[in-house]
Amino acid sequence: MNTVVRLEHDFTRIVDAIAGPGIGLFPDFLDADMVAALRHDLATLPPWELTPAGIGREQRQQTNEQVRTDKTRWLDGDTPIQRRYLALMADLQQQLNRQLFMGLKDYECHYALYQNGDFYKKHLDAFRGRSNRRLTTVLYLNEDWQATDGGELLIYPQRSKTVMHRVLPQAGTLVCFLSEDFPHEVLPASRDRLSIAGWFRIDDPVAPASRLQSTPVI
Ligand SMILES: O=C(O)CCC(=O)C(=O)O
Ligand SMILES: [Fe+2]
Repeated sequence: MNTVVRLEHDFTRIVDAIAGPGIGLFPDFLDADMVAALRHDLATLPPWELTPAGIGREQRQQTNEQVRTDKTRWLDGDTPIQRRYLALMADLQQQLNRQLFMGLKDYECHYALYQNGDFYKKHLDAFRGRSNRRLTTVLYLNEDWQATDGGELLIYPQRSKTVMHRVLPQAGTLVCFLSEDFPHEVLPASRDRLSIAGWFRIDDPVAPASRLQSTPVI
């Protein structure tokens, strides 16, 4: 008799990072096959489905080319690999809720394409009490990314101009941070830069982040 064993992704390091500094960088979070399938899924989208990204409040989005110039497309689970990625993030959501009581209700994410010279100026993904975005994830899909290609994600502490992390958008790397706490920006690249940016959301946008607890569930 065949027994189907479902290998659980190990989210321990992510849970510990969010409970601790509130941010973590995870090279090789995703295996090469899955990254390649996601990259192919994005690369084969009809070009008109990638549209100039919005800024501002979730509901009243505007485009502003002075702030960001990338193009995006929401993942809606219309291909098997999108469903696999969304299922993985649903597992992560469950772990974060079980262990940190974060009260995350759902996850939304989009493919993003930054072409030669595209950028996203320094910003926060959420403002305290004004957004239900609680936790940001960014997964990179770029093979053989070199430092000379540019396109780094720069992450800053809240009240400082000193760069805290400088992340190359290499295939399989995941970045995860509390959306209200870390200003960040995307520098221009000299080649296409592909990623999936996503946000775990809570129901109640006025719930204080201090509700976060780090008591593990036994
Ligand atoms: O692609 C990245 O490195 C970050 C993207 C980002 O900051 C965003 O979409 O809000
Ligand atoms: Fe962002």
